[in-house]
Amino acid sequence: MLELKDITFTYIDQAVINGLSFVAEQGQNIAVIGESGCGKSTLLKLIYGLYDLDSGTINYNGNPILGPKYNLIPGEDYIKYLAQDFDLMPYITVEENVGKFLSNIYRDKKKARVQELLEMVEMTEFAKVKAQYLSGGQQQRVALARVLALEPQILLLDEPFSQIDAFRKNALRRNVFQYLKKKKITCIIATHDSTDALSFSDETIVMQHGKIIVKDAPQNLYRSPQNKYIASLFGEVNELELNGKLHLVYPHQLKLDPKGKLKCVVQQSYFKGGYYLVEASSGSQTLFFENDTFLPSGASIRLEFLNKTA
Ligand SMILES: Nc1ncnc2c1ncn2[C@@H]1O[C@H](COP(=O)(O)OP(=O)(O)OP(=O)(O)O)[C@@H](O)[C@H]1O
Repeated sequence: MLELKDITFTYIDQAVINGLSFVAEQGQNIAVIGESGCGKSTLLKLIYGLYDLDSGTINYNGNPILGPKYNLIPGEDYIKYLAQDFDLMPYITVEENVGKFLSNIYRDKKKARVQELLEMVEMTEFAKVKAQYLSGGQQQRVALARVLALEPQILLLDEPFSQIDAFRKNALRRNVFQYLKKKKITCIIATHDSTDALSFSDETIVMQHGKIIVKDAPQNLYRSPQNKYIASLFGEVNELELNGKLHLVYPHQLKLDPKGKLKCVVQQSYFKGGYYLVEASSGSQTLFFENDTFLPSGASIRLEFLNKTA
């Protein structure tokens, strides 16, 4: 069990992490989401032991994780951290990078392990290519394979799929998260991509100003967001006053209906593949809703609120 108790950390003068506590059980996948600069990367670095805490404690199975003041070489063997800058060795090949931390004693075993990891990240054909000749997304995939090579007990991922093309991203995510579950590796993933949180996390932490404002199952966070900040991390959201009460309403919860209560004028229709995201104005309010077909700008319409979240 990974346990953070009331941790505080300051880079220069202002606390970036501000009295933060949470527990991750072994094998849990926890997504950390929140606006840019709220402290997600710093949190991962603190868990890895890259900095000394101002106060509070981080323990893994009862043992403290300590910063550079107490640990000459930061980072514990059982934790791997994938930073946003990948940290690959440019002049050695993809397979050498992936196998860098694996022992050379059992060469066949090492070869098989590297092969398995390259298959998982779909980089087998680049095995002999030097890392310096890879694209950003390819480097990211190799870096992912490398942090998995030694089967850490805790994996800290900072935006691990940010440079991967949409074509590969979904398959890669499924491969990686299934692998982590199978091996019971605890994963903390800092992300801006709501799919990482919604589809793959057991629990999602929402951060703001260096604090956790909520930690819950992603289904609960999405269906009953406490405020607009939380809801908007999952995409577009409308604030709608109905019967004197303010509701947070996702675009798919508003439907075109000639008898609907909300009178609107269409501003823009954005093609989204399977549907259009339509921007409309209702008095001084801007609303977004989903519609199967294109609606021309200036069209007068009516919308009805569907009280369902899924
Ligand atoms: N090395 C540093 N020295 C001083 N301040 C820093 C340093 N690294 C980060 N900060 C500041 O700490 C705050 C939190 O940064 P952090 O990178 O943890 O945020 P984040 O939530 O991961 O952001 P993003 O989503 O943009 O990656 C920011 O205000 C940032 O400017």
